[in-house]
Amino acid sequence: MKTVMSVTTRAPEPHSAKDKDTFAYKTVAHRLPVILTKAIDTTCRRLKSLVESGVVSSDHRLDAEQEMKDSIGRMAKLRNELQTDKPFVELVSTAPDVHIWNRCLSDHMSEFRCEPKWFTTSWLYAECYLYRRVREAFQLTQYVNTFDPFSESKEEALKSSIHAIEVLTEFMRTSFATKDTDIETEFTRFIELSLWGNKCDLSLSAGSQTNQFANPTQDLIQMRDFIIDNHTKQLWHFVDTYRSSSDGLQLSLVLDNSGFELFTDLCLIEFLETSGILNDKSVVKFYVKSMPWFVSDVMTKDFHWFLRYLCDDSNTHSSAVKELAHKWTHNLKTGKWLIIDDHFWTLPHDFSQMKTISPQLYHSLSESNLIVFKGDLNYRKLTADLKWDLSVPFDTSLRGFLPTTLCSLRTIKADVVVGIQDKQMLQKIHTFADNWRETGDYAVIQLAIKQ
Ligand SMILES: O=P(O)(O)OC[C@H]1O[C@](O)(CO)[C@@H](O)[C@@H]1O
Ligand SMILES: [Mn+2]
Repeated sequence: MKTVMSVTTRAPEPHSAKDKDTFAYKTVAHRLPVILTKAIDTTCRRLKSLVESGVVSSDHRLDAEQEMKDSIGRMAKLRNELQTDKPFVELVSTAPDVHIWNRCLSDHMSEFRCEPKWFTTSWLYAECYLYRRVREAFQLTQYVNTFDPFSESKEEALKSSIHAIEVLTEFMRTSFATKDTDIETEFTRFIELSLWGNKCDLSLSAGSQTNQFANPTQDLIQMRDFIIDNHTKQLWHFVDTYRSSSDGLQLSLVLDNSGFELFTDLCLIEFLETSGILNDKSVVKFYVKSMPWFVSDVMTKDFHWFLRYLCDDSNTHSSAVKELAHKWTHNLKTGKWLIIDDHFWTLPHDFSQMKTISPQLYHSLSESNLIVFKGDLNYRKLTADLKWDLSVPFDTSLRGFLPTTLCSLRTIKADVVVGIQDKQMLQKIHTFADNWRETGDYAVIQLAIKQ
């Protein structure tokens, strides 16, 4: 009789700023203080125009100005805590997620017998905690409670990408009208557009604006070699079955960044509708953040602002862009598209903990046939941001999280990468520049199928 040995594989440690040669360290030591300083500067600048920009009525001008100053003080204190590696402290507002955050703190104390600190705890926890504390800086106020210190940069990013948006609109119009390529090739293009749209987040550039496509068809072909694990073919086979089904695909899109990336995501949806993969019975659920997050992540109000801006007749962009934006606004009005926010996305937990922490969200996701996770942070949360070997299968790194079939479209902007099983690719990676995981130049399209 054969004895089967069960090999218990222990999950690796999380990435952390304690490793000085990692992007985690660079981020905590250098990038996060810059992001905080920019948030403080923006808040200082906006302080005097709160009434003019409609944030508060003139009756409350003085109180609101004082509250903005208090919030600036809280962010400056946070920056000092970060730079001097102080222990994390409890959140103090009465928001519904606070007890979960404070439980993380006490769980950490029980497990490690010390408070978490910026340079020794996991990078994922530290970075999420920073954005949660920025939110708290405003949450403790009465008149400027909803102030988003990143909204200006999100809006500027969209305005500065209008030319690229025009180019993509034209690209989409011609590809739908001419049908010069087969449908799988078209699908691949729109998946890749949405993928590379993720290269343009503002947290990577600490809030500076980034470049977009000039010639989509050519650019996409050139960039294909930079996708180091690519499951687009399998993804196509999966979605293609819905073209002939009367039910239509039920799709969840876990969004990442506002602005240009959101535009590329909506172009992908537009393609899925035009090709019949999404039909009249399909509902697309867009999951967004419920607070300002990682500088450029989309919130419900950003999504609406984005559509209002693109619809606005007083802006000079083309009528084709405006028509698209009107159509998309209509999709939201009719309920064909739903925007859903949930505080789980702005907790420090990885996704394997979703079923326990936010069972309703897990259930909502499991009602879809496919979940598309956009971007780097979602990838870090799928894989728990652990120090996995490059060759560990994507499915293994999910550690049981599979509400339904899911895929990740991610440009690589952080240390964790899994699923590289091709030996040649592993060799090739050794020839990449040392900082290849930090630039967003490389990407993965990875799929996990629920049987
Ligand atoms: O918008 P994305 O793709 O999630 O990128 C955010 C990523 O950028 C970073 O700030 C690094 O550049 C990471 O901390 C984070 O994972
Ligand atoms: Mn983001």
